[in-house]
Amino acid sequence: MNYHSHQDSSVKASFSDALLASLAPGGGLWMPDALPKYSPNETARLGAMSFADCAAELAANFVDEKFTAADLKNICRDAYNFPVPMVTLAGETLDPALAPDAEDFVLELFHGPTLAFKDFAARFMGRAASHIMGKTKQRRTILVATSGDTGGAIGDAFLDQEGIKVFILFPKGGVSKVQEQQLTTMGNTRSNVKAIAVDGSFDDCQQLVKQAFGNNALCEEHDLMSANSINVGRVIPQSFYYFWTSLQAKAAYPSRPLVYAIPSGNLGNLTGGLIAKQMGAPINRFVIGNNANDPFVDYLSTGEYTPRPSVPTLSNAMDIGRPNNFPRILALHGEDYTEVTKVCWGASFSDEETERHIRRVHTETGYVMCPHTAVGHLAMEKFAEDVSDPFTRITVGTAHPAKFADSVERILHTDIPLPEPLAKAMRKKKRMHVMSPTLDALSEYLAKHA
Ligand SMILES: N[C@@H](CCOP(=O)(O)O)C(=O)O
Repeated sequence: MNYHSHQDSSVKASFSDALLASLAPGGGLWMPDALPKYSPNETARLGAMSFADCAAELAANFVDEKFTAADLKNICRDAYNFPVPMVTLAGETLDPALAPDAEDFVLELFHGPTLAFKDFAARFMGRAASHIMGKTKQRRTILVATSGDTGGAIGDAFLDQEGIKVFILFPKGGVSKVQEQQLTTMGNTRSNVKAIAVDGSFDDCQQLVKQAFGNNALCEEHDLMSANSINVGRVIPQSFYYFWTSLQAKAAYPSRPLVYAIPSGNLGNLTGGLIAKQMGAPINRFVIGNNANDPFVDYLSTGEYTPRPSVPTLSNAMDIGRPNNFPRILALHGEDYTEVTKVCWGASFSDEETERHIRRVHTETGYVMCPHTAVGHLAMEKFAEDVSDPFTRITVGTAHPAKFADSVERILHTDIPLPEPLAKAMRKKKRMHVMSPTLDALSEYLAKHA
């Protein structure tokens, strides 16, 4: 598979080069030249595999000759050593024998080490990068902007990796207490992962990373690499779980259409889903949930795309005013608004509505949702209002509620026990550099620490 820049299809790269370069020359996003298309027979074979083995088979379509099938199997089996459950709010698993009428599932993508869906892509990317760099003594400096979850997953995936330094840029005061603790306590004082609290919003962090990539001297001096979803090596693995879980859901409830609801910010997760659908995953529609930062939902209803400064909300990981993957979504649909709306439907929700939903779901079922998952679930409920026939609903559970314990405990008036990885992070001393959102400040810091 080769990749081309979304700005100029004559600018090409292999998977390995696209992953390490992160952005195409001129700042374009790498796009796969063509997507593989699986027939129903082939999808049935993939659906019968474990998630890790299915991911390895899918990955084989996207890489280059540096990877053998055995390499990919090892990478995926090592990366995906945690469950990928789909459960009803009452706790039933996806099993038509046990729950014949169940329609409403949460796909819990938060059972990896940092308790967010980002682990799926970060762990594949970390292992793939290490495989590409091999024993070549290459070095890379990763810059990753985070509104809460990506930074932790990337830090964890690249922790102690030879030749790699990771700088996590997060908005000071703009992530949850638990997320901040997680981001600022990776490894020890000599760790290759460092946290930078930027005096600004997530958009400022993302802008700073892009400015750094636009600066040739800085790129060359530090061998910069991005681990955000602007990197195609982050987006491709985000298609694997849509592909595999849709096959499980369809096998369980074959006669019903299948709809996924995705709480969305930078739109990398949706891009993964759209890629899976174009590869033949049996998904009928995507429902997009936004918080008050809703340029994509606005685009879906008006056809006008207007990025804007982000505002802080309860679902902070989605506080993004200029979603990075918008151009990829357009490119996947021939730059045609009507084609996008055939596949995507969206709605946005205020913090009050999100809080009320978390409370209602908990009172009615006992299920505790993180604020992001709640936005996705609200969007799914709204979408369902106009659908009369039964369909299987899968809301993507993006993060464990304990990552937002401060707000979820306040909303539910109940203790949210911290899973051990978070409890461990809470016991550690935070280390971070506080910085103004300027390229000069970043260059100065990199000069000392990269
Ligand atoms: N929501 C993200 C923001 C960065 O998004 P990415 O998918 O481009 O890495 C976060 O939690 O950090």
